[in-house]
Amino acid sequence: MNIIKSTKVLFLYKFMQRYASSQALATDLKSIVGNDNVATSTAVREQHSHDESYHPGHKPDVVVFAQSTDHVSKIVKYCASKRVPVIPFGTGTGVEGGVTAPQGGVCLDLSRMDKVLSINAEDFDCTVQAGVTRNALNTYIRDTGLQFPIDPGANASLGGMCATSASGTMAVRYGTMRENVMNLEVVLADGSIIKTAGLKGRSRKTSSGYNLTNLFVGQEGTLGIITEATLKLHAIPEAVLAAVAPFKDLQGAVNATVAIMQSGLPVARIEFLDENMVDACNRFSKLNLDIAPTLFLEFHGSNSNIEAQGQIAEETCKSYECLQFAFATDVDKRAELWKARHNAWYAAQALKPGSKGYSTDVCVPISALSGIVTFAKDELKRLNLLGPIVGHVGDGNFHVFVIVDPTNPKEIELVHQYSMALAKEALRVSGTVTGEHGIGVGKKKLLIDEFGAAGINTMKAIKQALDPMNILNPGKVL
Ligand SMILES: Cc1cc2c(cc1C)N(C[C@H](O)[C@H](O)[C@H](O)COP(=O)(O)OP(=O)(O)OC[C@H]1O[C@@H](n3cnc4c(N)ncnc43)[C@H](O)[C@@H]1O)c1[nH]c(=O)[nH]c(=O)c1N2
Ligand SMILES: O=C(O)C(=O)Cc1ccccc1
Ligand SMILES: [Mn+2]
Repeated sequence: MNIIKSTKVLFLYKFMQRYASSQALATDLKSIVGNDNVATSTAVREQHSHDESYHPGHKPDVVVFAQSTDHVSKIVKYCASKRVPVIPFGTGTGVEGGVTAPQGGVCLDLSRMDKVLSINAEDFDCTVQAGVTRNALNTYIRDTGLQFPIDPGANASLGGMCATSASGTMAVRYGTMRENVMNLEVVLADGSIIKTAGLKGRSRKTSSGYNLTNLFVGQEGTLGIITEATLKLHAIPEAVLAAVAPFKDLQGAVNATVAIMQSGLPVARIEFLDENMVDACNRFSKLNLDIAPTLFLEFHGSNSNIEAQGQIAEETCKSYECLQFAFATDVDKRAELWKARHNAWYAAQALKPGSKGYSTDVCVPISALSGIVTFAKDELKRLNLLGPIVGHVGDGNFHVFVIVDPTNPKEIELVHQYSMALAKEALRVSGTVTGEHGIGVGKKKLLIDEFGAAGINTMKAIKQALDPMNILNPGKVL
């Protein structure tokens, strides 16, 4: 009885202590960025405690909404002086638990830094603040005839997309964030501000010094806070043609993809959906597709060459026994198709109400794709798991959306084993454990398998040099 009482008292004491220090933290932060930019309510902290994944959330002590690079610099400097963790937050659509605050601290929300700073249409580039979302940028530049084509299904912030090295359905044609970021403004762990490609740099190529830009792309907020990004833009194509091709079997669809890629056809999108995924999309997005392993394709070109591109793809798919090859030229039909594809994650989760999706994200050399997709499917069957498959297969990247009951620890453990086995198979065939989602909290062990001790130690040395007190998104990546 006494033990229970004293445990309760201790808990209450710890709670009061934390509460008091959170209040003091909030007061100090308000004096730096103003009352309106600091939130301590449970609702706001809860909203910032998790991303879109199954990873358990942890609330930060305080949420700060930065309005400027100067705010970010001052906040980080203050947090460094108090050794308080700083966790950057874009739109919270990540899927590897990157925004959780397992050690508490300050969640630095960049969504109010939402200005497009410059558009250089003649140079095909732009500079934006980190909180601008990809849809907002595309709306802003619509009249210039240019687009920013990197499209994770969610309307993510461009800072978050830089931080995770995001890609999506169009990376096969336009590259990932790594190829499309020209320069970054970054606030370091001591509050200092750098430009990763020179103070004004936006040249198409450079041999100048170390490649700091690509050090900060994919660092998931562990090395610095991205406050501005200079990005490449691309011409909106004169002509667009989409197509849907269901196949007799999975191997046919994957082998057709490999053949299309090896032929050098500049396909703009080539997405694979297995029969379970097509079924889920039909239900969720009210489509009426044949339930079969299917490719969604898109071609970008001129009025004079678009049909030829489609025809080559059609012939290739037919030689791999596709059941039909239906073109979609109509703008609305195409939009419906890609909206359904972008909602695949929600469609998969809707198959079992109350379930959560467990994400996998392996990427392999294209020649290894067919083998590993078969492996993924066979293992699902062996373990009796439901896992629709979807993939940016032109890049050798695919996801198994394993559907789990989040309250069933046995099922979670089984899925975890499945995901580990799939990632290890990807490494065996010279691939990577994450093509586009990042390491976050869930794939830290796999990162060691991917890089080995010497590789990880190099990363740790970089982290130590740039963030010696480990205040930037602690517990993530390494
Ligand atoms: C339905 C759906 C569909 C997809 C995806 C999600 C969902 C919900 N994603 C994943 C996600 O959209 C992608 O990881 C985004 O880049 C995350 O951007 P947020 O702004 O939401 O970052 P979010 O706020 O989730 O943060 C992600 C990580 O980056 C850090 N971070 C955020 N902003 C930062 C900044 N300014 N400076 C430093 N660090 C920062 C965070 O600390 C965290 O570690 C995805 N992804 C993909 O690549 N391809 C895809 O196809 C899809 N598809
Ligand atoms: O649909 C996709 O291509 C994604 O990347 C979304 C996603 C979301 C969560 C886990 C795996 C994939
Ligand atoms: Mn994806």
